[in-house]
Amino acid sequence: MALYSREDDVAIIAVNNPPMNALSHHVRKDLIKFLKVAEADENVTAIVLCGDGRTFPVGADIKEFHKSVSALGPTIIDIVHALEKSSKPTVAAIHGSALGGGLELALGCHYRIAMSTSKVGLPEVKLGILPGAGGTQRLPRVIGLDNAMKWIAYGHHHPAGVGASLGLIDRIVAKGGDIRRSAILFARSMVGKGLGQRRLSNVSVPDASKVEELMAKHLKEVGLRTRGALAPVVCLQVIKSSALLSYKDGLESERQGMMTLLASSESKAQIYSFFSERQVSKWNAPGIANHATAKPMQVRSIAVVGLGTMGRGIAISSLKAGKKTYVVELNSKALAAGVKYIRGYIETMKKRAQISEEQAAAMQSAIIPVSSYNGIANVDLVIEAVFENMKIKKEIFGKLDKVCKPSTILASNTSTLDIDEIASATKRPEKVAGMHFFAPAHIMLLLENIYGRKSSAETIATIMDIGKQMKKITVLVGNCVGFVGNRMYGYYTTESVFILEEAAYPEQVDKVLTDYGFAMGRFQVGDLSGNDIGYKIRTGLGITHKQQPAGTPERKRGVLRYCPLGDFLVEKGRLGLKVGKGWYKYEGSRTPIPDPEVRKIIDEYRTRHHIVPRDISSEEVLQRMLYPLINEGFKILEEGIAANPWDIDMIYQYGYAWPRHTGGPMYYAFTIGLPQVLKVIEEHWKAAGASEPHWQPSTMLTWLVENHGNPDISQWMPLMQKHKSKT
Ligand SMILES: CC(C)(COP(=O)(O)OP(=O)(O)OC[C@H]1O[C@@H](n2cnc3c(N)ncnc32)[C@H](O)[C@@H]1OP(=O)(O)O)[C@@H](O)C(=O)NCCC(=O)NCCSC(=O)CC(=O)CCCCCCCCCCCCC(=O)O
Ligand SMILES: NC(=O)C1=CN([C@@H]2O[C@H](COP(=O)(O)OP(=O)(O)OC[C@H]3O[C@@H](n4cnc5c(N)ncnc54)[C@H](O)[C@@H]3O)[C@@H](O)[C@H]2O)C=CC1
Repeated sequence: MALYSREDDVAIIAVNNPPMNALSHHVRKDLIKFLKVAEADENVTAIVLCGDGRTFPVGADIKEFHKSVSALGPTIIDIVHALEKSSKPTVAAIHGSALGGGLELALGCHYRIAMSTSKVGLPEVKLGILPGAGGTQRLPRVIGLDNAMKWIAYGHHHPAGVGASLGLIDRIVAKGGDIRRSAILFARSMVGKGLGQRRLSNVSVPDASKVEELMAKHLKEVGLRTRGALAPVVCLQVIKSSALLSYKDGLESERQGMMTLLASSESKAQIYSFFSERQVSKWNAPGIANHATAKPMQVRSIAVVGLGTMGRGIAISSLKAGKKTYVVELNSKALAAGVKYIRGYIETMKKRAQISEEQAAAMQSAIIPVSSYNGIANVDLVIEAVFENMKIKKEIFGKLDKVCKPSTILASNTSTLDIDEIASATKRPEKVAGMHFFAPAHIMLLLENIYGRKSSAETIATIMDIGKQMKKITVLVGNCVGFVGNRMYGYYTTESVFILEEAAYPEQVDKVLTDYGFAMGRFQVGDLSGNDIGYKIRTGLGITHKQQPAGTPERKRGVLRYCPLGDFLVEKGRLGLKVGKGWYKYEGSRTPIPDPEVRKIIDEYRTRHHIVPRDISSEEVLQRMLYPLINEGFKILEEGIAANPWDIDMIYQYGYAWPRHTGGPMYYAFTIGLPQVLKVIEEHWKAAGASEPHWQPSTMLTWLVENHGNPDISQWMPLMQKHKSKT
């Protein structure tokens, strides 16, 4: 609802719809009603619009989208026009955030004042839509086309100070000031000043003459940054109309653009992503605990053991979260190198103004270098990040168990190893868990937390809470080889080399993936992270080309199909970007260049095995890359390793850069239709049989299709649970 009050001659209309003052239908009804009351009251000379509680309205009510109520009048644009038409000065008093429809309301007001700490923006593009309440037409009239294109096509939130420098905010109220009081005084001072040019629909776009040039520039940029997404392009096209058409016709163009986007699968996927991102924090470890009941332990200090690629990033994340951070290497040279890196990185963040001087100083003084486990006896949480080797990890956990106080939680950053086996090296398995960060750990937003068979409710709650304190998208999963992310990814890489064998070169496979929306294809990613990583894993499994006794068929490992092309590359020193050659060559830059030498390796291999390369469609490449991964996702759900499909989707969006506008692998399967996905998987399974077990259809997928066709993704788990409880 909204509340109406008077302070002498100024009417105050305050949106009151916790937690975020979203502009739900009942709020919109109140706003129009109270604007009429204020307009009719001759004792009112000015009107202040504000938000109660945490914030100014942050936009339309996203829960209403794709429901008929979202279009029910009064709409946000009706309110924008009522605010603008008012004969009395209307002032938006912004604290917290004014986003989306919230900022559009503020753009309907004649004036805007804001707390210095507040944020403003039109982030609708991140929901796969556009600012549909006049924002595409009104923002360019204030901050110019160039800025409006940037703001709307990327949807960032901007500090109010930036808004003020562009003329969007008329006055800034310093931190600690009273925004409502300031707005009342400001509104009163504007009475009788004339509102003509303050009504944005009356003014023209300042840099309209540059429209074609700006359009070309921004279309090129969004093409690169938000590959394959429709909304940024439609946003730009609609903003363009603000420079070419009348306000009224521009609004019609905005309405049509909105209709196109609302009907797209992209907006549904983005809205799903918005809620999924929040849903994952409501974790559940069946039979052990859930977010509502379990209480985290207070963690004041964290020790990071191993300061290689991962440990350094984890230590920086710990310092950023304000923790006293012990950094451990047994070898003094390695310790010094790790500490130097961490200290240098903090200074770089300071130079780039990503943190303040005080924060940098606090982080520097919270680093405690240690070269023996005894030095970390009293820490609250240890995160181990040493080599991926079970024997070494068990040894370390055994020692930590002896040294650390009984309440210390011991976590491993292993990317594949069995958490229960690691826990078995201690006498405190209830205090052991996995915290799988992604490289680089201080940049990547994903944290995949793993609970073991014996992890306690408190341990799980604590690692989830630490993820939140580190500002990570933290997803809880069960224990299995590779957990969720890497277990699924394994089949993506397996199938990719089979495609090379049969039909395509790396750049052709990668192009299909980047056209789909990935920033990089599978082979470019391989080169970036190092082809030796996969090679080490295959070596651990004893399956690389080099490890086979003479006479072993190159393309078989037991009954399983195998392709050694990745092994050949590593054995020829083509480790990837770090050495300037891998699946591609790199000539002094990070740009991958298709390499005739790689083609030669593939061609010779094909000739040796009498493989005649065939034409392959982009559709087949995409299906073969994505469907085995999706199939494995269903197996993971079936086994209870992930509690919900959106947990998997968030892991993929934030850990593997899966294009957000398709929702993630599981949501993408729903968009395609489960029957169609299953049909393709079954065809491959029939053709390949037991030699390619990743095509064996998941029982859950098969059951869902046979019994429910393509049920809504929110229903997959409830339907399965109901079915299981009956059988
Ligand atoms: C604001 C935030 C940055 C705060 O973050 P944080 O503090 O981290 O809190 P959260 O955990 O994110 O949020 C807490 C809680 O609030 C929920 N929530 C947040 N925002 C919204 C919202 N806008 N709606 C609903 N619920 C919201 C959130 O889910 C949490 O709850 P929980 O899930 O239960 O835990 C951050 O919250 C944030 O970024 N919020 C979103 C901001 C945003 O994206 N705003 C834009 C919204 S879209 C918009 O405004 C669209 C418009 O421009 C208006 C156009 C209206 C068009 C409607 C369709 C009409 C169809 C036209 C038909 C025409 C017919 C014809 O004429 O032909
Ligand atoms: N590199 C990556 O992309 C990712 C790696 N991981 C996992 O993180 C862990 C670490 O991997 P990286 O950082 O890549 O390895 P790394 O080889 O870069 O670093 C390992 C570090 O551990 C140190 N170390 C070894 N034994 C030690 C001991 N007993 N005590 C203290 N320090 C010791 C080494 O000196 C080295 O600095 C592995 O389990 C790996 O699987 C997880 C996610 C991503």
